[in-house]
Amino acid sequence: MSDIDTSKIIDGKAVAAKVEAEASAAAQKLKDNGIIPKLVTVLVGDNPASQMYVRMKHKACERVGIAAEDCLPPADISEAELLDLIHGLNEDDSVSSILVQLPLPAHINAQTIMNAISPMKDPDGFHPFNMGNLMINEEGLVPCTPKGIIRLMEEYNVEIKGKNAVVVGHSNIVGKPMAAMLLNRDATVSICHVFTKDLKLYTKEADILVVGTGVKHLIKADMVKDGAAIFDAGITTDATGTYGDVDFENVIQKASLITPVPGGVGPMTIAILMTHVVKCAEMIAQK
Ligand SMILES: NC(=O)C1=CN([C@@H]2O[C@H](COP(=O)(O)OP(=O)(O)OC[C@H]3O[C@@H](n4cnc5c(N)ncnc54)[C@H](OP(=O)(O)O)[C@@H]3O)[C@@H](O)[C@H]2O)C=CC1
Ligand SMILES: Nc1nc(=O)c2c([nH]1)NC[C@@H]1CN(c3ccc(C(=O)N[C@@H](CCC(=O)O)C(=O)O)cc3)C=[N+]21
Repeated sequence: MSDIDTSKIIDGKAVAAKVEAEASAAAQKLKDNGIIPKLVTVLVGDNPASQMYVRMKHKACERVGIAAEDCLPPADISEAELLDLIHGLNEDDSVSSILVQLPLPAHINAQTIMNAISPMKDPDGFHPFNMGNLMINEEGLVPCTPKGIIRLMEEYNVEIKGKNAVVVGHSNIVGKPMAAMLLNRDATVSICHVFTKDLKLYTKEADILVVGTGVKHLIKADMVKDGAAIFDAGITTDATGTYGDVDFENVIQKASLITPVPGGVGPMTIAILMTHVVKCAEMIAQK
């Protein structure tokens, strides 16, 4: 580890703390006007990883000064019952934001559930209305992980306009909205995925490389361009530790900037979520 240039490592925790402080100030303004921002998390079943993530979100609410409530339906709740629960939360004026933790059990169609959340109470930005606005460069409530990555780029003065940006992974929550945000900022964007024939051909050309696949150490040093800025959303936890999609120790030698895992993109996702809960409460207040 001694030959690692730590000045290249993006401090996601520090930027997340700054974003949370901004959310906290905005939440305080609302509270001064008698409006209490409140996030309701819906966690179906008892998946331990999901429980951990939801706990992290509740702790962030506490730090920021946002009310948080847990809704814990059992794993065998039917899709219709879950829809009823969401409709109830949509109607409840004390609830500013609804977050249904993913993944959902196989018998429930996740997109059907996302579509049921009021777009004004959608801090994840997964509703088609919010996704559609992102596509036409009207970024309102947008997915938190890619927005957090954009904020990191801003904080570390990574120029986007005119750059070659490569996004690996095209999920609705990471890769696809990431590509749209980079395109909105005038990068030349390539999107790679499991059927990309020669991944290295693309990643080698990337001035900005964003990876979100869940494949441990998919990106090796010989796949990246000298001086690239690299953002790793992937998280794999196994018996030996927590890893990103990027072979960090080797890739950092070539990168100009790189996010670590943990401590990079992850904390930003939660910090941006906090700003979105406040934004939802502001929108409801203006209604
Ligand atoms: N840091 C954070 O805040 C967050 C982290 N995550 C993490 O990010 C990772 C991705 O999550 P998510 O987007 O939900 O996952 P999905 O499984 O929905 O998507 C993974 C994407 O990666 C692509 N992919 C898989 N294997 C390869 C490969 N060998 N080469 C190229 N592309 C590949 C898939 O392509 P295809 O669809 O064609 O198979 C798919 O587009 C996970 O590790 C997850 O834990 C997720 C959300 C937030
Ligand atoms: N409706 C919904 N919205 C989500 O935003 C959502 C979801 N479902 N399902 C699961 C994924 C995953 N996700 C993460 C959030 C924070 C960290 C995070 O803070 N990670 C820390 C700790 C990592 C660790 O130690 O395991 C870090 O990277 O430093 C990671 C992953 C949000 N997701």
